[in-house]
Amino acid sequence: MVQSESIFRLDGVTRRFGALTALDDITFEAPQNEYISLLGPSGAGKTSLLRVIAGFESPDVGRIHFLGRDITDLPAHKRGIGFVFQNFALFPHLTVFENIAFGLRNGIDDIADAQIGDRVREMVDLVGLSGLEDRVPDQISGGQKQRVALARTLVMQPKLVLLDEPLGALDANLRGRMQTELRQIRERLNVTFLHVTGSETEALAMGDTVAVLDRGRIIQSGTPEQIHDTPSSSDVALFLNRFNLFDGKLSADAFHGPFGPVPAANVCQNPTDIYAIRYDRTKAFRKGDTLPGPALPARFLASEYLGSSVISFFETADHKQVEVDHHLSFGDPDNYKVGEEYVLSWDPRHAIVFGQEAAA
Ligand SMILES: Nc1ncnc2c1ncn2[C@@H]1O[C@H](COP(=O)(O)OP(=O)(O)OP(=O)(O)O)[C@@H](O)[C@H]1O
Repeated sequence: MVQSESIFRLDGVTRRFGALTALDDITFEAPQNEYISLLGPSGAGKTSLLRVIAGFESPDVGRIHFLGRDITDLPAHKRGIGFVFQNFALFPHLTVFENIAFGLRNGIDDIADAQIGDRVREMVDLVGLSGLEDRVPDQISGGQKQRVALARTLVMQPKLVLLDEPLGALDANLRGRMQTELRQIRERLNVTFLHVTGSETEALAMGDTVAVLDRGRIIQSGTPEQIHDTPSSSDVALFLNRFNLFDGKLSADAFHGPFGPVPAANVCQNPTDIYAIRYDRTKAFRKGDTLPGPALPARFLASEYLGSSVISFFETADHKQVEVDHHLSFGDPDNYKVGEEYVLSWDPRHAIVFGQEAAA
């Protein structure tokens, strides 16, 4: 496969607000024609990063390149980068058609009415808004507003679209549907989408590339599989919300945790010693069962059905909550009794051990 060149590149970008460093020396290159998810907790700097790329903010230090050109000093309206706001920011008094046409009518280029009509109709079709052209935003649903916001950006034919929590205002059902649609629309137009989200599920489901932002730094980027299977630090593992994390001490080739010493197979450099085992690798056994690895006694609290899997919550003697994710494709889940003691165990080869003493 030919390696695609980057659509944008950030070189040492730093943005400060007074004493606060919102973006801290970010160097990142984004591939063309991909769906990129930018995942991070609240306050990580996700919106700041989008605003700097869009040109609504200037970096204090560093340069921004877009399609091979340094755009750091170029005003936002000359960058040719699209932005979809979380609250959609539609003009309430304009129809769906005129909201979508707005950028074409008021842009730098003088575009004939007939051509504007053609381009708007093409977008209306693409995002599935046919028949709603004459309504105003108050007369359409949240999902339809989201489509207008997207169409209004895409009609300008940007090569890069920045989407700030685009599904945040939608209910869970619609969010799932729009995830698929956003991916399909992007593929049809061959543009790059940079989608900001605080949801690890959304980031992993949507991104061809996922970049994880924490305290103003990109701490890992890769395919969803790489991020999911091999988080590079305990912080990434924590954001993914798919790992049981245990404090302890890594020494020689063993991790000493609340389950005693366990051989450490996959070891990663990290500022603190933490043992990570995925929810779906953790199993609950009855006392006396043969275990695949360490033994961690825990009391069953409750289960939650999530469609394709059942998550069971257990509590250890030191009041730590541990999750067990049983995928229903592996058969029916066990019926645990609330308050009863079980033994949690896993194959230690599936664990990731983060430690100060690991080789960098
Ligand atoms: N204009 C501003 N003035 C001062 N501080 C700001 C400004 N904009 C952002 N910040 C601060 O910069 C940090 C990063 O903010 P940002 O909005 O980029 O985070 P975020 O990851 O998008 O968060 P969220 O998911 O909650 O929207 C925060 O601590 C925020 O308070």
